[in-house]
Amino acid sequence: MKIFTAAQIREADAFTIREEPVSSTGLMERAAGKCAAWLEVQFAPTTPVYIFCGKGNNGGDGLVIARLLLQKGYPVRACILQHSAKASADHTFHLQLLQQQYPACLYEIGAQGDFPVLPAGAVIIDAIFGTGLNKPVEGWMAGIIHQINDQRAIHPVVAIDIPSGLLADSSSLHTPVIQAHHTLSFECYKLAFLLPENAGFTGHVHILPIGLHPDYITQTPTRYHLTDREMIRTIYHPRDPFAHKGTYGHALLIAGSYGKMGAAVLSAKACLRAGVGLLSCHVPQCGYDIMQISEPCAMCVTDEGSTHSAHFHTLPDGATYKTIGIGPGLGTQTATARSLERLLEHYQRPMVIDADALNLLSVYPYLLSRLPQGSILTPHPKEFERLFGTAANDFDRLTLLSQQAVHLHLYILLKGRYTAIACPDGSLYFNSTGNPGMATGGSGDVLTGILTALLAQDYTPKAAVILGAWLHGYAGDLAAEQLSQEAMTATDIITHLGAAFRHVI
Ligand SMILES: NC(=O)C1=CN([C@@H]2O[C@H](COP(=O)(O)OP(=O)(O)OC[C@H]3O[C@@H](n4cnc5c(N)ncnc54)[C@H](OP(=O)(O)O)[C@@H]3O)[C@@H](O)[C@H]2O)[C@@H](O)CC1
Ligand SMILES: [K+]
Repeated sequence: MKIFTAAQIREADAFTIREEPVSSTGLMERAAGKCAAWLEVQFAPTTPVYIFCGKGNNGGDGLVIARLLLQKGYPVRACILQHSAKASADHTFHLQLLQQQYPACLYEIGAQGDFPVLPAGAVIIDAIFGTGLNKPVEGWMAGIIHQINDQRAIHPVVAIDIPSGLLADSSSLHTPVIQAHHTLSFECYKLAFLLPENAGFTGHVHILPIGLHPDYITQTPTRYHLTDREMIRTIYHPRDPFAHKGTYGHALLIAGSYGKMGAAVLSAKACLRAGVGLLSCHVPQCGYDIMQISEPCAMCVTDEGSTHSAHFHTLPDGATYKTIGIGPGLGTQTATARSLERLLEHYQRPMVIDADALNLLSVYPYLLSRLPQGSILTPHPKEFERLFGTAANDFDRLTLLSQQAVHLHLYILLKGRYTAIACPDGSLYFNSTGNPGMATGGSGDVLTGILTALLAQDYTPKAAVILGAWLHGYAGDLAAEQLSQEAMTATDIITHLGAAFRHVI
């Protein structure tokens, strides 16, 4: 699914009005109709509905919702916030309709003291500002936003299109924003919804299709995408009926150290469950028995080091190993770093770099530019910060992420609720699967195994990272469904990988 900027959404709006054709007021009627239908399912007709309307088109949506719910018998109060002397044309049109049909429902707010006393059980609809917000909200309008937020413990708050005060494409950090329980957003996600700093504002996001013109949606290029099952299906390729174990590549996993062999085992198991043809694991001597006993499907190569690997540079060459996954439980010894440096002198295929291998790169940053082009880095936010520095807010972090991916010709996957995948071509994909149950030890090791397996099977790095993140998250969702987010472990993600693959097919 494409993620459009506020400016592109305005263009889509204008394009639809011109090409469908539909009148501007008609499109508003359609959008608000979807919201009213959603509200009717959620709330009984006896529910008092307080709709706070700004003077732009978001407020216009609110006025149409008011009329439609009044027609269904809901007790509605439309509170118009007089933040500006002028109103948009569509707002004015729908206000006149409401004035003619239901004049008693209208109520004006021109100061913070005008905030109405809400009856028990009332639902608050936030139609103050939408994608037309052009600066932080200040003064008495900020006061109204705070008053609505003060009510959220007792009254449900539903935001129309976007919580008021939230900018769609840049940071709203430290500014007043509505904290909604639900956001009914038109046609597509806004970038702001996907970033952790805004987690407290949208509540549950419901995307309501309003029939924006399909030609605009398909033809307009965007930098940001949210992965969905349709996209994943176009990436996945089924296996060849004449395949043999050589068809799907021989991968090498360099992982594990004394006390952290579990990370290597989890990675290996995930790699095998994600379809690799052959897997060799390079482990220190202390890990040999552990690996051989835990995973008989993998071959095992031991390092000269007893507790840490430091001699893996001598082994791999591009002819033997299709790809390498390196990092889980590896440790950050200086000798390990030296071995990584020497490995990079001759191994040139895209690799997967995670965990301690990322920590080594942050200590020896000159190695970053020596990584094979197209390699995949999988940092969590702290690892990212150690590698590339801090950012003032999540939008700036996204810019930094993308700049580094382009500059270094790497795929950088930044873990989070919506894992962000930055590509060397400047595009950015947010992963839509996964849940907080996956924020547990070993989850990242599983991802490394999956990505390594997909690279070994000749998926391009871009396809591997998008498909791998999706499968990892989806397997985690299935595990949580069966076991609960609390009880699931990284092992359960591996157990559910098969079902995740079946869901794609
Ligand atoms: N695109 C679609 O598909 C469809 C879109 N639709 C709807 O249209 C919405 C976008 O509407 P919009 O463009 O009229 O902008 P909106 O958010 O109502 O705000 C503009 C008003 O706010 C004011 N204002 C701004 N910032 C301010 C501030 N900080 N503090 C105070 N005032 C501030 C600004 O004042 P001005 O800057 O002009 O003085 C102006 O009065 C969109 O979110 C969706 O709900 C649907 O109806 C149909 C399909
Ligand atoms: K809103």
